[in-house]
Amino acid sequence: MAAGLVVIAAWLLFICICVYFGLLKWNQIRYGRKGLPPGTMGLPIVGQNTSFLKYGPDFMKNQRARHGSVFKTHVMGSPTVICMNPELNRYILLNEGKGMVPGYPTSMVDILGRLNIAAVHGSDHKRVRGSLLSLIGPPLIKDQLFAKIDHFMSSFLQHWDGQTIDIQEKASEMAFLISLKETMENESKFLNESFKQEFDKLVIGTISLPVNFPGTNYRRGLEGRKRVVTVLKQIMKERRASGITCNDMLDKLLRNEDPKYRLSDDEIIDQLIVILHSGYETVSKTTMMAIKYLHDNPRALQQLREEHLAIRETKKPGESIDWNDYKSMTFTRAVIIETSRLATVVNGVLRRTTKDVELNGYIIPKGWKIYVFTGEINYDPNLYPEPLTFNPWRWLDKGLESHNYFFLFGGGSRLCPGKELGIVYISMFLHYFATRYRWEIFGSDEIWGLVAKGTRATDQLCKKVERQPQVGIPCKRLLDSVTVKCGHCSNISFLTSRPPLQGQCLDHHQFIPQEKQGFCSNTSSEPLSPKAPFVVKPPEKKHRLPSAYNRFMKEEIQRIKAANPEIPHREAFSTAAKNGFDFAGMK
Ligand code: HEM
Repeated sequence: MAAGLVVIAAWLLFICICVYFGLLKWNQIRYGRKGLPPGTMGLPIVGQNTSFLKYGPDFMKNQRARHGSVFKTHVMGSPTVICMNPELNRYILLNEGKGMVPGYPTSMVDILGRLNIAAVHGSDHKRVRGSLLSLIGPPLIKDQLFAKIDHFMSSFLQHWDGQTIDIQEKASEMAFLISLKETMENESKFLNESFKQEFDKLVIGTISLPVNFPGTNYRRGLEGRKRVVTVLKQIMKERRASGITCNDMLDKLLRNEDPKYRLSDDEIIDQLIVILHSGYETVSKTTMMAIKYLHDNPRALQQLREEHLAIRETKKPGESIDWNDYKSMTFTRAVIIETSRLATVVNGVLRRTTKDVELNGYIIPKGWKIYVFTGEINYDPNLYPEPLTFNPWRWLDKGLESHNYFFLFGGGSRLCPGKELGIVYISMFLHYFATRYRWEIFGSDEIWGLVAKGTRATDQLCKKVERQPQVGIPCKRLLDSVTVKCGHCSNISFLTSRPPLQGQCLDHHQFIPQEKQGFCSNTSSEPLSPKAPFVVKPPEKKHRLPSAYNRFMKEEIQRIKAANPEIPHREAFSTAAKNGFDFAGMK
């Protein structure tokens, strides 16, 4: 009996193995045309999706090690060629006309709209792009948008003193609100939080599997789009009925009479959505990561501050800054570009073949996707010596931003039309952030990560960041926070992570002891922000106070208490701190 069961189990196992390898072969045979690049197609339908989504750039590297820099696979529901060859990537980006048009996933096209600029090509693309460039290109930024951006950033970055700021949340809010203001200035004041919530659903839906069931992100994204479209239609109707002129993008789109660039109502709606969407994650991620890198690189921060303080010196308090001031922010621009490079805000772009296309001797069949993976170029030591170092100075060499493999903002006829506008947003944010505040990041080595907002993209980044503790912003999900009041300046509160509760008050350079007492005896010599937004840092190794100092403090406190047993611990600590430990002698 037992022997019989073993034989049956062995047979079942054998059949399973055969089916598995049969399925693997099936995909391989199905896509086994002659002339295709090497590569593995995985299982039918799912292909290699799981590894692709789970391992991201590591998946690419593994496949490249096996098959070379151009290989085939089956991901995101499509047979796909992944191209990691810089020369070839450049060729693809510059030759859309040879049958390699944008090929974004179904979910993205369905939710951003079938008429959105990234979904159309040929003459429609030219018309829509021309129309968008006249709305967001440098001449318009200079003459019309800049003053509004300055006003927005100045008031957005007010009253952060003494607060704990979740920088991811703020950066994302900034990116959304400024785009909303530029697209529909008057209505942006009345579009409340629920509009942003619907838009957030739409954004999450664009990176979901196109499964239209209740509860899926795709379904939620479609519903989000429906509500957003309803609001936009209503606004357009009211604008037409009122006849009032507004100085914003929607007004310009509605009044555009130039037949070369005129758009239908449905086209206008899709472009408004794409403008709000394109600058959202890109601008917010770059802003957030720039702050992180500046925090980790005091020399860069110092230089950036000097650049902005020099501008402020030419102004009266509260005076706005202008386009010429922005043009003088050369180091800030370098910081932004270096951040985009090092953080690889955009990994690559997707294309779809509209006919059989020859690439490097391979024939890519009609209807296949091409993933132009540009992220790796960012770490090429030939282009960027010491590529893992944050080095904004490298971009002060003017030529670098126009080298042949600069794809941070795409390339060819799809080069990001919002590039300059995005850089202006981030520069202005940094201007007010760096001239008004000092800041400190909280989180220990284990909990560095991003505050996850629930989008798959940020979740993935969060995981990546957790594995590489040197890059990232605290993952609030994982933080247990405790508020500690400074004993002297009671208006400052500290947010810190779980034990031990110690850190340094940046304003008063004062050690906060374990028992949650805060002190301030010194005044800051720093001329900037009177109160740091948040100040406590858990004792990471590199920031831990020297143990000699701790020993000194312990002994001093004991000595003071022995001489005066009535003295409260706080006072003993404060006196000990004043007694002058020789930090200069410490190495
Ligand atoms: C730091 C910020 C930004 C980055 C890194 C970025 C990056 C990119 C990249 C890589 C592409 C090329 C996509 C492709 O080839 O398929 C692109 C296209 C595009 N971007 Fe941006 N972008 C940024 C900001 C913005 C902003 C602020 C806007 C709008 C106000 C914007 C609007 C667009 C549009 C409409 C396209 C499609 C262009 C076309 O298909 O012709 N972007 N962007």
